[in-house]
Amino acid sequence: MRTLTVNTSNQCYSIHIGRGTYQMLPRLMKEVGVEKDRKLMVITDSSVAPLYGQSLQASLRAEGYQVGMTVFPAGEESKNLSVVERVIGDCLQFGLDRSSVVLALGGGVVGDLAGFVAATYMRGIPFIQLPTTLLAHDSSVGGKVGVNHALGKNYIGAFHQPLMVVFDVDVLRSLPARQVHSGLAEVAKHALIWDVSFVEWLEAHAEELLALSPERLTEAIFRGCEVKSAVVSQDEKELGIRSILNYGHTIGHALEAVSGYRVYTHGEAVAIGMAGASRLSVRLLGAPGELVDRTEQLLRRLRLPIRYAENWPLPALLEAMKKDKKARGGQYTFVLSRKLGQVEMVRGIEEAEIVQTLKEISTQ
Ligand SMILES: O=C(O)C(=O)C[C@@H](O)[C@H](O)[C@H](O)COP(=O)(O)O
Ligand SMILES: [Zn+2]
Repeated sequence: MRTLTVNTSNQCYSIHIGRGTYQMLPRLMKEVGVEKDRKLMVITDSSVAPLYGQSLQASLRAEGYQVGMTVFPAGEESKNLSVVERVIGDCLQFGLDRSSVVLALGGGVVGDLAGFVAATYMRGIPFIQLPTTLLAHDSSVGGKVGVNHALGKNYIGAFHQPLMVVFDVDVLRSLPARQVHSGLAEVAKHALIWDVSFVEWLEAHAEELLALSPERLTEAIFRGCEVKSAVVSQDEKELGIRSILNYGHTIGHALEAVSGYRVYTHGEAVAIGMAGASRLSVRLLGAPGELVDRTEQLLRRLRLPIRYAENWPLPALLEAMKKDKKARGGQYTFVLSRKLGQVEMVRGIEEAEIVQTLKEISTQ
């Protein structure tokens, strides 16, 4: 098992990554002070519950914990306030109090929703992230929790750091290929924004990652979390540098929103967004053309799309980008790259530049 730490101004927590880590959960919980007198609530979805929910609940009960579980329908469509309200109802029914702990067992949607429940239940209780997808190596770290609003992604949320994150790499073996690819997009993002040697490592080991080699996956998650942890430890609430973790997300979130979250996985949308951002970077920041080639080749190698084929209405895409959380005063705001491994936030981008970029990354 490999462990690293996130150090925010008021909380320090560990990320444990390895094989069979769920078996170590009782010991790890003890280490963070979660003793048996504290009630636990597993929050998970309909895909994960039959695979790991019941067994997790049973193993913690066997250790003497009182454990409840609530399950909501799998999918981004569930990431909304009415599901939050229902889940909070289940927590109340089970008798969670302020000393209780939420266990978020699942992918990004579960982590974000369960984290939001933990952030708001009785004004905030602790939670532990148990990510079951590769994508969640990103979303489970850093404390961004929340749900979607009809007008856009993650518009309702909070910063609420977990007590710890426990990643069991064996669990990834049950993931459908498309979910693996989606997670690799966020891994690639961490490399592209921060670390050229990580880009080179991904280029060299793409096939082994796609074949779900546990050692390579552990390394990829560890290195991705290293980047995330370094950034979040400097800027927990996205007042500055943390915005670089949003590379590819201005276009990505817009694509997700206009398509009603039903066409692209988050990672696919972000991959197309990074292809777009690399092109804008060459035009606006004078980044070398190599940036586009390396970015697009890496994403292709990881079986990710770099173009969108559907004819989404341009005004809707532009409107969604104007409402991006990074934007101020309705100015288009993107994270762009000066060179491979180095990015920054750029405000006030001309609409014509974005329209041109969207043309280049659309196959219509
Ligand atoms: O942790 C961050 O900060 C990120 O931006 C990571 C993103 O990959 C993640 O998708 C995040 O949930 C997006 O946040 P948002 O504030 O753009 O909704
Ligand atoms: Zn993301």
